[in-house]
Amino acid sequence: MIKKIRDCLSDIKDPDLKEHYSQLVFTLLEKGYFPGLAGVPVAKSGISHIDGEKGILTYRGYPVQELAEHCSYEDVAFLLLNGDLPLRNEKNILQKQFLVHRDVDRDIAKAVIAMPEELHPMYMLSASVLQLQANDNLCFTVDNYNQNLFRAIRLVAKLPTIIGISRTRDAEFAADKEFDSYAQYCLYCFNQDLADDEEWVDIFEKLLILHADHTMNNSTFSVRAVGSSKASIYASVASAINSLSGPLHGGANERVLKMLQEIGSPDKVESYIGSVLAKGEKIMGIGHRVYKTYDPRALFTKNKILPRIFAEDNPLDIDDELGDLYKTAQKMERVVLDVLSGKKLYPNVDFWSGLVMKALGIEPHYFTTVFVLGRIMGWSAHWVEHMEVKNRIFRPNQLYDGFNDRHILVEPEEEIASTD
Ligand SMILES: CC(=O)SCCNC(=O)CCNC(=O)[C@H](O)C(C)(C)COP(=O)(O)OP(=O)(O)OC[C@H]1O[C@@H](n2cnc3c(N)ncnc32)[C@H](O)[C@@H]1OP(=O)(O)O
Ligand SMILES: O=C([O-])CC(=O)C(=O)O
Repeated sequence: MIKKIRDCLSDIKDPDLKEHYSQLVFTLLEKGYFPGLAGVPVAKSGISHIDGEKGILTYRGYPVQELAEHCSYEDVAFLLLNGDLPLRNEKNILQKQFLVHRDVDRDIAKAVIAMPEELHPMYMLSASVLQLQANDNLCFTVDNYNQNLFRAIRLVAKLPTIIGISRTRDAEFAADKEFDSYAQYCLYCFNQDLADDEEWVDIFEKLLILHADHTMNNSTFSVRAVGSSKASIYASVASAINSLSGPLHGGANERVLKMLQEIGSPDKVESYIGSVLAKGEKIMGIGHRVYKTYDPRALFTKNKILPRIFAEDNPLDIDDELGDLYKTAQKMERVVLDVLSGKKLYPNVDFWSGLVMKALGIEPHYFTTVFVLGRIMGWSAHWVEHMEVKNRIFRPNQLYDGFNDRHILVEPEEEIASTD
């Protein structure tokens, strides 16, 4: 067997792949399992690709920066779902579909309003996505590609509405309003004042595109794992939203802003980082399972989006508090690069995005729902793709380290009777 493994490894020509599989074999032999499934391929997919050493992310072969620079949300959604960028009329149709299908049923709107205001928006959202199933009584019929695509489009369309209703506590918050694009509608759901300003809509749209897909991350894995049981798109996406809420995943964006506020000013950054590291804790917005260099989305946000917001001569209205948070983040980035880049720890997508969302007037506890509006493109594409593959239910194994056989001690009946 060992010889067979050695032969298989020596047959691999690509040196990176060879190193990767050798590492997997080593981990399995050393530990007996794969902690965090690190590096373990669980599916084949043509949707996105990452080169973590070089800091490259592509959607269907296109670099994410080019898509963010030149494309609309509709272009990228079409690309992820269908495999190619749309022709003009295909894009127009998708844009219309997103806007036409945005309304949610009155009962669902009522249910959203009835949820406690203290409920975190991510859990409000996952609970509401499950309710969308009520309008799709064929949801367990998942083998029709066109029907699945249509389901995905309807779901993408309705997410911002749920968020808008939850924020405003008003089912009619966008009634009779016309929108030019999905991104504009989404921004309206968070901030009605900025949604008429093309500059802010463009910034918001770029943020959504940067978040659209990211290979087999924790939430996309959830979509695939739940979907592999042939559960509905609603069940799969609800589980992905729950996964994304975690502080080690998308929930980090909300916490980065809190962290910057807690630090208070650039001169306190070093002592903050020192004390977090001394306690063995993680710095939010830093580190990544796959990137061993600067995350390209974080770089794009830092170099292409934030300067538009914070430029000295910019026409955008930014308050002093936000300007100070930006300076603290800039200092933090410098210190992190100094202290942690040796360990290949760099800012990830969540490090800078909160500053953009704050500038967009979005409340921090809603930050991760913005991430959802981007990532829903990828989740839906993965769900649709998964329904097309020769599926095997996800069912990994475990290393059992519990008790050996134990048995219930049953006392003989006479003894029980005599003690009564
Ligand atoms: C959208 C996204 O999901 S992007 C990620 C968002 N999450 C965050 O920003 C939270 C902070 N970061 C983290 O918790 C991690 O870096 C993760 C979850 C992103 C990746 O985790 P893993 O790949 O499992 O890395 P792991 O936790 O094993 O860390 C490897 C080493 O780097 C250190 N490390 C990793 N992230 C950080 C961090 N943010 N701050 C300080 N040290 C860190 C670990 O302590 C560990 O050090 P050690 O080898 O000396 O023990
Ligand atoms: O890929 C990951 O592990 C986390 C993620 O979703 C992202 O960075 O966008």
